Amino acid sequence: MCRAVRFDESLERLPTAEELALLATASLKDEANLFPKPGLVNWRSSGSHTDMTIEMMHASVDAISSSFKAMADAAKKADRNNPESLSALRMTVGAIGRAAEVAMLKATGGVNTHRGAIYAQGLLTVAAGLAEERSALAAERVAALAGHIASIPDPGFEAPATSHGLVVRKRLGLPGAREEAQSGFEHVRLFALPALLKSRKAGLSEAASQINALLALMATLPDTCIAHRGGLAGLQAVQSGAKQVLDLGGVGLPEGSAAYEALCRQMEEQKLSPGGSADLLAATLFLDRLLAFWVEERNHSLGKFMESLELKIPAGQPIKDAQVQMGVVASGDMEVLYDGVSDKRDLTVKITSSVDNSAARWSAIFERLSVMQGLPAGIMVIHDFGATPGVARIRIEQAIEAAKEQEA
Ligand SMILES: CC(C)(COP(=O)(O)OP(=O)(O)OC[C@H]1O[C@@H](n2cnc3c(N)ncnc32)[C@H](O)[C@@H]1O)[C@@H](O)C(=O)NCCC(=O)NCCS
Ligand SMILES: Nc1ncnc2c1ncn2[C@@H]1O[C@H](COP(=O)(O)OP(=O)(O)OP(=O)(O)O)[C@@H](O)[C@H]1O
Repeated sequence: MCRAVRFDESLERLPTAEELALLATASLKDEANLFPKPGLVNWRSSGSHTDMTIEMMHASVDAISSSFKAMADAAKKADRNNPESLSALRMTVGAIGRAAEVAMLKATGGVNTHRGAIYAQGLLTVAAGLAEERSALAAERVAALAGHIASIPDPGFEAPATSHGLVVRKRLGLPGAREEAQSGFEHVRLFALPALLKSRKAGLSEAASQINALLALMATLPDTCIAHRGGLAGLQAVQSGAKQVLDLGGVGLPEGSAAYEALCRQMEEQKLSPGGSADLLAATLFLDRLLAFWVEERNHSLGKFMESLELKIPAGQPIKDAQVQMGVVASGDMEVLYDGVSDKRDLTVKITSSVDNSAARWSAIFERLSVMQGLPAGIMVIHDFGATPGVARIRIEQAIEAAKEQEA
């Protein structure tokens, strides 16, 4: 993927508070949607969670998005070179973070869908609101600044009587979300972001690149969500399982992919879920999007204002048990994911596009495909980065063909 760094920083503007909140919420939704994921909620299954669904994850993100905007607004009014201003900011965002937790619990009927994510993403949003750098090094600096803010005492914080993280710390002496934040998100900087960028550079799909970044976190992070359910033995098994997949070349290679599928199955059987790693994957995607904001070419081609659309099209039988991915996330191209899971007779198409006002264009493409060859029921997810209608049609047809081959 092309990453040209613009050197005349004065020409570039900084993201607004609204844009930062959009980047934060888009990163959380991307993390939730990513599949297959071990034990985590995704758009195909609820993994090892009996009390969460993908719809609940999305509702939760929508409920907390205004909190990210409020945090970024507060950061933009603060002076990063003035310790008193930073202490006041720490108190303000602590209060906003706690209010976000209340909003999350209200939206989910009491389920903790994003506690760790509110904390990590909140701190990073605040740091990005304070940051003035626009260069390729900015992600590092934003993470370090977030670590600094996390280390400032918050007098408004009342420690809960207990939490999963506190139980794990007491029983096993492991660090958790706070220590990770205070380190300047070192697992994100040292492992996840490099894994994401390296996978993309090797030509892997966006989904595969994100999975490799998740694995880089799972292999190294003391994830208190895993340790709470599985103890030290569970955590060690997950870490070595993730490391094994990476040693086999990650999900970009057949052996790595097979080992990943086995790890996903094993974690679901053991009811383990890497919630902390998932939060940090979203944090990684947020920093990556910030990088993209500052990089002119990607800024133009991928766009900050990705349009989201959903179409429902009458369809035939689903292509049972098929699960395919076609195309690449690159300028002029698009990625299509098809999943044959459905008990209905329609195809749900979820499109994220860098092209504005594209609803009519997509409706026309799908109408034509429906008339010409019929469409299978199921779910189709499209990440479009300016593909022409011709390329779009080919990718969709390829995905359907590949799904039929899987079924056969
Ligand atoms: C620090 C938080 C996450 C509480 O942590 P604690 O470990 O006590 O609680 P709990 O187990 O409920 O949640 C921790 C969550 O962090 C994530 N996590 C787990 N392990 C890790 C890890 N090693 N690194 C990063 N995140 C992790 C998981 O999603 C987990 O669910 C947070 O709720 C908090 O203190 N909020 C106060 C409000 C605040 O200050 N906000 C400011 C910025 S928004
Ligand atoms: N896709 C995801 N699926 C599940 N959890 C996620 C996902 N993304 C992030 N998380 C994080 O995982 C955390 C789940 O935390 P929690 O410690 O309550 O785990 P739990 O194992 O579901 O709890 P319980 O054992 O009570 O069901 C959330 O705070 C959230 O930030």
